[in-house]
Amino acid sequence: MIVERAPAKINLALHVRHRRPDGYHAIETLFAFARDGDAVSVELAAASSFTITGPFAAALSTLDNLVLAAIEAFASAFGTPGPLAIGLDKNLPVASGIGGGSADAAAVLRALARLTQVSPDDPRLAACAVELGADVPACLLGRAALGTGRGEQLAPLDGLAGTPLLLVNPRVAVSTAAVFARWDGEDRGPIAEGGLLDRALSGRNDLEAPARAIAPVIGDVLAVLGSTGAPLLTRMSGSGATCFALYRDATERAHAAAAIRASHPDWWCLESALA
Ligand SMILES: C[C@](O)(CO)[C@H](O)COP(=O)(O)OP(=O)(O)OC[C@H]1O[C@@H](n2ccc(N)nc2=O)[C@H](O)[C@@H]1O
Ligand SMILES: Nc1ncnc2c1ncn2[C@@H]1O[C@H](COP(=O)(O)OP(=O)(O)OP(=O)(O)O)[C@@H](O)[C@H]1O
Repeated sequence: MIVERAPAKINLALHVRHRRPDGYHAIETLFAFARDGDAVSVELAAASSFTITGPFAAALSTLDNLVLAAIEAFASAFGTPGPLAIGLDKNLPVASGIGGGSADAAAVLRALARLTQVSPDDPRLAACAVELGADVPACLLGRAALGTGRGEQLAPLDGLAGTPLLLVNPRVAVSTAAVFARWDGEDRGPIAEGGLLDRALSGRNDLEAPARAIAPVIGDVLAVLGSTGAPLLTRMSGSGATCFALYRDATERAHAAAAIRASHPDWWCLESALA
């Protein structure tokens, strides 16, 4: 059996530049990844099956799922590997700005490439990722990168691996398309040059205001994260509603997590680190 991790994607900064003729938005974003996330398993079997386990399994369909779309995309590009038993361990909240579905799709592409001895650098694999969604190429790369275009043009970046990270979601699903549709159309400028933390600190998430208009509780999450301990950076990721904080050390992260779990026991809270 082949197991591939599907780490949560974080947008350390997300600048929306303009709406393109194809309806997508040109973005500039600092992608980073957590050490934790979902996991996908794949093996050849007598008959096809797809099983979802984990804390967020109930939020997903086994019939309409990015995992199945990724298998289809792979089969169109490389031929069908045969009947597959697929497992998805769903640990990340769904429709939450941390790319769970995109991470799962990318993990499937990586797993099928290993199963069929396709090179992970095969350009047809990257083409499958582009077809599956704007975040899937970044998730296929799986390391910090500057993303441009609609997020698929990637330039790897170093600088923050190991930084303690806290992810907090108020358990409100937010539609990415609905948030982009509410963006005010104003280009507030590019991401600055420099080291990764400085670039992130001087950056923004331009989807925060439209996401907060849809889910005002995001403002509460940001306020609580910003006022608990002394984070290096607090921000919303992607189209929300998950927000994150970066810390100097694991003790500060643990204190913040304990305080937030006590004050908001209904929120999802994951202690992790940047990959
Ligand atoms: C917000 C981000 O998560 C930042 O990393 C991504 O830009 C969104 O990536 P994603 O969830 O993989 O997005 P997709 O599934 O490709 O697109 C969902 C919808 O979001 C909008 N969308 C997405 C990406 C983008 N650059 N411009 C857009 O306008 C489109 O309406 C699209 O129909
Ligand atoms: N395996 C999957 N995991 C999560 N969502 C999935 C999956 N398959 C299909 N979906 C659907 O895709 C939509 C987006 O889910 P996802 O969790 O990837 O969003 P997101 O975290 O907001 O992503 P992004 O940060 O890329 O905007 C959801 O509405 C969900 O129903």
